[in-house]
Amino acid sequence: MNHSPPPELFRGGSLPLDGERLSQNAGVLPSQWIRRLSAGKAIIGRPFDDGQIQPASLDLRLGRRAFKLAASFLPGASTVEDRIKEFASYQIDLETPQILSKNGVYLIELEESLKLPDSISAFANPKSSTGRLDIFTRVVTDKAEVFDVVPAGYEGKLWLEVSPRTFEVKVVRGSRLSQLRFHKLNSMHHKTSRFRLDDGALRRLHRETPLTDSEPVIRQGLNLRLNLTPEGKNPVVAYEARNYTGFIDISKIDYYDPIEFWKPVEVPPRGRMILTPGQFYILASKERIHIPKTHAAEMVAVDPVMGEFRVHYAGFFDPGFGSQNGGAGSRAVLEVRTYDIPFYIEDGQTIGRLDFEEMNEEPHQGYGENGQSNYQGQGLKLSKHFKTL
Ligand SMILES: Nc1ccn([C@H]2C[C@H](O)[C@@H](COP(=O)(O)OP(=O)(O)OP(=O)(O)O)O2)c(=O)n1
Repeated sequence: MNHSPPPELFRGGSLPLDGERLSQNAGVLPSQWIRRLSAGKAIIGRPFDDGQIQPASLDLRLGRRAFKLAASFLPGASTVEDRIKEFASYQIDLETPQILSKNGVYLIELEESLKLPDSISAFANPKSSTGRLDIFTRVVTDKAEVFDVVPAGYEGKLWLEVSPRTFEVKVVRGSRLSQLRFHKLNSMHHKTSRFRLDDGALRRLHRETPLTDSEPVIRQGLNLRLNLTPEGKNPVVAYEARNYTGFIDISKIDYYDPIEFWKPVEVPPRGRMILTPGQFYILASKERIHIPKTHAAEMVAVDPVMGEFRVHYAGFFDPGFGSQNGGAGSRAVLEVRTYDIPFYIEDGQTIGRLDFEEMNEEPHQGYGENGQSNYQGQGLKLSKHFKTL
């Protein structure tokens, strides 16, 4: 691995890298800047694979070593490697494909490591396909006190905690389960600042470029409502995961028969259905969403006081998502479960919200512009591993 010093230009954020300037604008870095971070050795590892750089994020690849743990942990004052020596039950070599068992907790080294400039932080989240398979993942850094946040200036390895919750999954070195997005900070920001657009700015953005196909509910972000109304002639409005199935090989796309893994749920009477505690559901938002290329968004759970059912995976929405046919919008997929007690959900009920962030610069290609996206224009859509019904 090459640990050459970071390009000095990043320190004050003003000197040139590869003959260009890192814009003073704070915001999420687009694909072209992720390439430059790699060229400047701020991202270290094997050369990128095809499609690894997305419009505003980098897919992280599993490395060779995986460790089975009895339980999750945060490293606190230690490096992850040191804690593994204490906690790991056994080691697995991902040079050959391996099946991760349901409810097992694994810590896997990632192929990418970082040497971030002081003006750039990063945030991780599971890829959308990972969330749709109910695979719980979180990025862990050395000395971390929280998951998924990489402070500005971080130098070191990245690890991924992985726990498949519904299906066993087959992975191998190079499998991509999570993604990282980079933020350019300015002098006002703390090392781990997040900067979501406030509601006024979001309303202005919607007036300029519609974010939804209907009047948006903007309250601490763009609220998303649940859809239990059929689309066209298809009466299926949700999928409930089956409990006892075969494994999913995550390298297989458009391969598995959905019926073997999911129970389709047809339009319920009076537009309401009951969620069974502990079961995993895929639903869709009522709104069709459009993310302008100037912005990115993240789905977060609505206020915890709303109750105990919630969208389960914080999903990242790329710039350009839903922009097909002049911005017609795509539904968001909602991964939902309830804990402890059965819960009624109703058509139109608020279930999550999208926080918007400005891009530091527009990506050269927005989501789906290379013709390779799996979820552009989607309705209710299982992960890309399943055949479309
Ligand atoms: N709960 C969510 C989270 C995300 N998305 C959408 C918005 C994203 O822009 C798109 C793709 O997200 P990822 O890049 O995380 O997905 P994958 O990498 O799994 O798919 P692809 O291969 O299409 O990039 O999915 C969604 O509909 N519902």
